Amino acid sequence: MTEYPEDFRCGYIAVVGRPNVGKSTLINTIIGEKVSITSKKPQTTRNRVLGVVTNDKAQFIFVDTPGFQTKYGNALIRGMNRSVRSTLGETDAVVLVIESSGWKSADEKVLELISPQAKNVILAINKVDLMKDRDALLPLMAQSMAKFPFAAIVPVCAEKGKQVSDLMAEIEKLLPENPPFFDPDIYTDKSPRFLAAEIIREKAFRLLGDELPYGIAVTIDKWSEDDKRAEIIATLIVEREAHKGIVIGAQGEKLREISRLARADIGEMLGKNVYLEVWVRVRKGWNDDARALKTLGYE
Ligand SMILES: Nc1nc2c(ncn2[C@@H]2O[C@H](COP(=O)(O)OP(=O)(O)OP(=O)(O)O)[C@@H](O)[C@H]2O)c(=O)[nH]1
Repeated sequence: MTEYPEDFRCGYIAVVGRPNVGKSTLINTIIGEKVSITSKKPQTTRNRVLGVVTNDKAQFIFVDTPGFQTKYGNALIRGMNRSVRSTLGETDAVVLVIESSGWKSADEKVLELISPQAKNVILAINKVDLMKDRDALLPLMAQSMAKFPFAAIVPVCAEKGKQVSDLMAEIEKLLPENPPFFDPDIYTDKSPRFLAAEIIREKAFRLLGDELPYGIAVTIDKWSEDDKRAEIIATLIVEREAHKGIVIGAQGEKLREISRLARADIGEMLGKNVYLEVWVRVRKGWNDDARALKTLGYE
């Protein structure tokens, strides 16, 4: 990987909003078709990486928040909304999208899913091209600010990509200082291997995020599959000896849980049974070592 500056930022971003406000359009405009990852049943996996954008100063990792549903009020959906709430709690920035025509009750419901204390929520007012009266924008922004202490409010036109760079600049401010978690050369790869590595990394991050401040890398060391079954051996690579114990957990409990969750998601993605073995290895300073990053390739 190319050099990155000391104050490089990297973090996770969720784009949320009621149906039809233009979330997919916005995400596609930002990340481009080439990196959007699709899976057979996306709604069953939380926090899947949709795409990664890297510039000179930051890496933006957009994650999915499936189950962000306000249409139906049944118990299942309520349960999913709870999980969405925890997903949002784990992201560094949340972009709430509404339409320029103003707040609807469904938008309010989405806002209710966000913690009122959150300081990392940006409001994107989309479809400004449809506004007949641009002067209505200021009152709408003031009204929005009265509803929630948004970190920023950015009017955009997702379809034409207008002011999307302003939105990115606001998101960037919310991302923590981190080295890039993804090699920009690798994330465009949509191979099952890459996705499997990402699933494992995501599970580790989910279970250990608070304890491990820096990224964890994953290598796929063995991959063999036939029609019915895949056999995968993977390694979680941590930076310090002390981190190894954290990842493994008491009696191996954390690592087992990471493997169990990852195996289920990989199985679902591939549509076959998966045998998954996950090992942990210490690789000092892997974040700084260009050569190491190359061999962490997911090809
Ligand atoms: N005029 C205009 N239309 C837009 C803009 N952005 C999105 N749209 C349109 O709005 C509609 C909904 O866009 P989507 O991106 O599918 O919305 P979504 O929020 O992902 O919808 P769900 O998948 O149902 O949650 C589509 O017809 C888009 O073409 C915009 O900036 N201006």
